[in-house]
Amino acid sequence: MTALDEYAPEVRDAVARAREQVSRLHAELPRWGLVVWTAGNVSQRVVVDPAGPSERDLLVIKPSGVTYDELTPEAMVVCDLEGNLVEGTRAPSSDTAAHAYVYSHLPHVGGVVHTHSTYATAWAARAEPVPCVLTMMADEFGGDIPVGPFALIGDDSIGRGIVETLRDSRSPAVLMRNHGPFTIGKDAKAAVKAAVMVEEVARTVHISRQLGEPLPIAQSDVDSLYARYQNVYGQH
Ligand SMILES: O=C(CO)[C@@H](O)[C@@H](O)COP(=O)(O)O
Repeated sequence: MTALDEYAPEVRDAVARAREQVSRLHAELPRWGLVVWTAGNVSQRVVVDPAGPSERDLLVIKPSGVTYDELTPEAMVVCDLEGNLVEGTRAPSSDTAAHAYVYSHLPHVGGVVHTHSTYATAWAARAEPVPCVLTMMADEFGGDIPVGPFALIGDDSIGRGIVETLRDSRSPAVLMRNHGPFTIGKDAKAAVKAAVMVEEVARTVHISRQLGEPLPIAQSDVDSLYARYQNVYGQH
C-alpha cells in the first residue's frame, strides 16, 4: 500500500481538490431528498498517471456510517482501486469496492454515486426497468433505465453488476435489484446529476402509470433527443 505523501505533488493537489468537491457534492444528496440518515455515497476518481485513467488511480469517498452534517473535506477517505486505504482516519464507505470496480473497468467514468432514493429504489425492488416514455429520459438516459442483478455487499459483486449492466448502455444509471440506484458520470458532479434525474423520472413515470399506460417514444426520436441534449443543450 502506498501512502499519499509518496505520490507526486500534482496528485496530492488533485486529491485535495477532490476532497473539497466530493464533500460538497455529498450535501446534494439530502438536499434533493435522495437519502436518509447515512445512506448513499459519492466518489470521484483521481487520475495518477499523466497519460490518463489507469488501475493506479485513486478514489475519494465518504467514511462509512457518518451522518451528512459531519462530512467535511478532511473527513473524506482516499483509497486505491483495490480498496486499500491511502489516506484517512476512518473506514471508507461500505460501497468502496463497488466504486473501485467501476473505475477499474470503465476508464471513462470519473464519478460514482449510490443512493436509496424512494421511487428509483421502488422500481429496483420490482426489478423492472423504467421505460423511456419521457423526452427528459431520452435526453439524460438515451433509453430505458436498466436493472442490474441482485448482489450482496462485501466483494466485487455489486461493482460487477453495475459494469455488466452499463458497459453497453447509454444510461448513466442502473437500478440494482432489491437495492437501489447507482449512477456514473465523467466526474462526481455528473454522477450526482444522474442520481437526481433518475429519481425524478422514476417518480414521474410511476405517477403516469397510476393515471393510465404511458405512451412509448419512437427509438429514432429517442436517439435524436439524446444526441441533441448530449451535444447541443446548455452553454457551449
Ligand atoms: O446501500 C448501502 C450499502 O450498499 C448503504 O449501507 C450505503 O447506502 C451507505 O453506506 P456507507 O455509509 O457509505 O458505508
